[in-house]
Amino acid sequence: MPDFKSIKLVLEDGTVFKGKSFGYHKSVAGEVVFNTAMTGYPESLTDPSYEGQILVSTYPLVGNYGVPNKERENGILKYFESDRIHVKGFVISDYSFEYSHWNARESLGEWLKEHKVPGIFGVDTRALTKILREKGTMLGKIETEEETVDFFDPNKENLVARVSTREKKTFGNGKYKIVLVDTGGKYNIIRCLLKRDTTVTVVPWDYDFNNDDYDGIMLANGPGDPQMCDATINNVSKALKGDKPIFGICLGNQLLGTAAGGTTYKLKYGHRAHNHPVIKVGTGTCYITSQNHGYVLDADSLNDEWEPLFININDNTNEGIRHKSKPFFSTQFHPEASSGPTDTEFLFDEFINLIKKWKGD
Ligand SMILES: NC(=O)CC[C@H](N)C(=O)O
Repeated sequence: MPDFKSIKLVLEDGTVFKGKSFGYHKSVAGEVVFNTAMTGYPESLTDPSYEGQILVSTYPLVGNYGVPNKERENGILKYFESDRIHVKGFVISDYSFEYSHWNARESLGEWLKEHKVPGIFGVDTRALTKILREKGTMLGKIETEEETVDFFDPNKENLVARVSTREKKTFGNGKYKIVLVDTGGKYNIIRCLLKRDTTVTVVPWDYDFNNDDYDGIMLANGPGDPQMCDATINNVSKALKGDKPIFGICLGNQLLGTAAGGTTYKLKYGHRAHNHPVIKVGTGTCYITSQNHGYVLDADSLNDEWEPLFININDNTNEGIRHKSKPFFSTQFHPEASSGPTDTEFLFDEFINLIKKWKGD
């Protein structure tokens, strides 16, 4: 085994985990969050919602299937969720020094180095996760022996402005015109829309789309505290006066709820996994969903024009809302999955059906 440099993870409560460096060897600070999924590191690491966060994988074997090729389809990378790694650092237990997969082009360590993102292995990530579950999400830093850094809270910054597109971009050439408000949206939201006869115009987070020619609004996922997105919230409030269909995902659920007059709060340690069970309100139907969020909408804060659509069975928190008479709905989980179970992808069909109804098709 090659010689790996020493590096450590330090939590704000003083806990230290020593390990070895397998990514870019530098020190970074951020918010430490854990994900309990068994697969999906290429997708998670490039999910813009992780901007500013140090990600911990509870599943112990990581890197064994390498990192996929950088082929593009419809102008976007086919196997990643954005063009770069967004996590501040990656904390794992057992790094696979060898990888094997039909589509692998490089190792996880090589990819992290290319993007200048540190990785630490040799950490008991389950013991670490127990601490985060008991004390709640904490700030932390990955520190080399050569360089010290201060703790840093990414949620005090407007992370959405950092990850959003700077200019309007159009994808596809389908019948239904969708405005996708890019608060840090994952590429699979675009892919899921393009599969359904759409033209997707991706616009910056603070762009006022209300006077544009479109058939439906897609509110994407994104990093940080939803209350930082004042411009998006204002634009969505205006759209709520009209009756064109709106579909929100994750941050999109929180922004739709806030635009409707509701409030959000931070969970103790968030939902980040492939197996969160949610129940559709008013039915006995449960779906297993992919999730990645730290904040949540307080459904009780909404007025009676709105109703909860899904509820998390583990902790009874809100997993989606809908307007009682207009075609507006959203989910806290990720129907586009990537990575994760695709059981709820049908919600994209429901969005298109609302658009067809609105257009009289
Ligand atoms: N994936 C997301 O859209 C996350 C939304 C928000 N940043 C949260 O952590 O709750």
